[in-house]
Amino acid sequence: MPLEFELCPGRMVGGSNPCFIIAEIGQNHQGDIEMAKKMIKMAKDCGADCAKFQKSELEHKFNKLALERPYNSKHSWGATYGDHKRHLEFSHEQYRELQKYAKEVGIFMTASGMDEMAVEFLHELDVPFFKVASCDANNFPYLVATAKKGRPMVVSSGMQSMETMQRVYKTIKEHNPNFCILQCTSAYPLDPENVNLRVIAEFRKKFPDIPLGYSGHERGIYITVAAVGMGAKVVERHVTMDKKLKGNDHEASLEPKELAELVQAIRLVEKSFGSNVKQMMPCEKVCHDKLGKCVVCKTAIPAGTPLTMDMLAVKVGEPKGVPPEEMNQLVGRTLKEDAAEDASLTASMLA
Ligand SMILES: CC(=O)N[C@H](C=O)[C@@H](O)[C@H](O)[C@H](O)COP(=O)(O)O
Ligand SMILES: C=C(OP(=O)(O)O)C(=O)O
Repeated sequence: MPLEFELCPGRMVGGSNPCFIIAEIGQNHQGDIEMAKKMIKMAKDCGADCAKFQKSELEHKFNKLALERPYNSKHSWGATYGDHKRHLEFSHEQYRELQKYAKEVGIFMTASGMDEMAVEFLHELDVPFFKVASCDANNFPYLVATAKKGRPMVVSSGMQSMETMQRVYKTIKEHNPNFCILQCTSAYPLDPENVNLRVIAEFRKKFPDIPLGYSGHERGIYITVAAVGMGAKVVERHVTMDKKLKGNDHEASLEPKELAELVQAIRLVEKSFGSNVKQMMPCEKVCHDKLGKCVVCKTAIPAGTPLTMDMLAVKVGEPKGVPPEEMNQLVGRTLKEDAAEDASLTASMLA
């Protein structure tokens, strides 16, 4: 089973493909479509691969009492959680407008379907892939219905156990080979000690044939760059125009400058992954010529004397002599000519 697949038209993920960077606009648009468009453009300008939203059909995501519960947080946009969420939710028509705009700008756009009805809508909208938010990772009827639609999936793992994620992997696999799983801890903002990047390595053992990734809610960019170092092939970060804005996610989000820096840092780190062949690189010649060590004569050695280890030393020598790693093989050999103390011992001096 390949470790890579086409997540968006023409864009492979996994293997040695560049990490796919999702700018999660989420609900940081404040319910304002013009702000949402600005954020799509910003994601593109910063070099992200994809702009993402969260689509809910609120009566399907929440039960009545959950919608009616008071939401007194400083981040609230309404008296009840339902009013708050309604303020932040874009209509189908608005999604079409955003999709059209993202196409014009030239960036992939998708959303997390936060309930099965939302997934139905996103399927109709023809998004390139489905994002499964952490809160639906253990929603098995949803996972089966979503996987069966046949679009690639990016599945987050916040609030879940390894056992649940193993079941997620098995369940999706039965219906859809093209998915990846992201390590995620669902706290906003997330403290470094709760990130657990080592889970990526555990996922690698348990899920050897799918790309893995990271969905981060920490402050700053370093941890996400480290996740790429640990093998994340898809990363997702919330983005904002201003971290001080009202809303639960802004503080854990990246402002444009940081997003651009994250993209740059990831691309730089990816370049540095290079080759797994350990050898002296052509670019190291200058250093080697100047500081590479070689075998020199510790004492004066008359021609014909069998060499012993205590006649030899290792120094930066001029000219460059026999490499130190071949020193053992010199024992017992003789020289064609007399060698002075401290002279480099070159191959051409050997009898
Ligand atoms: C788990 C999950 O869905 N998390 C999402 C993605 O990370 C968040 O964006 C939430 O929608 C957000 O934090 C909710 O904030 P409030 O409750 O103020 O609308
Ligand atoms: C909640 C979401 O993502 P995550 O669980 O990866 O933070 C989401 O995609 O809406």
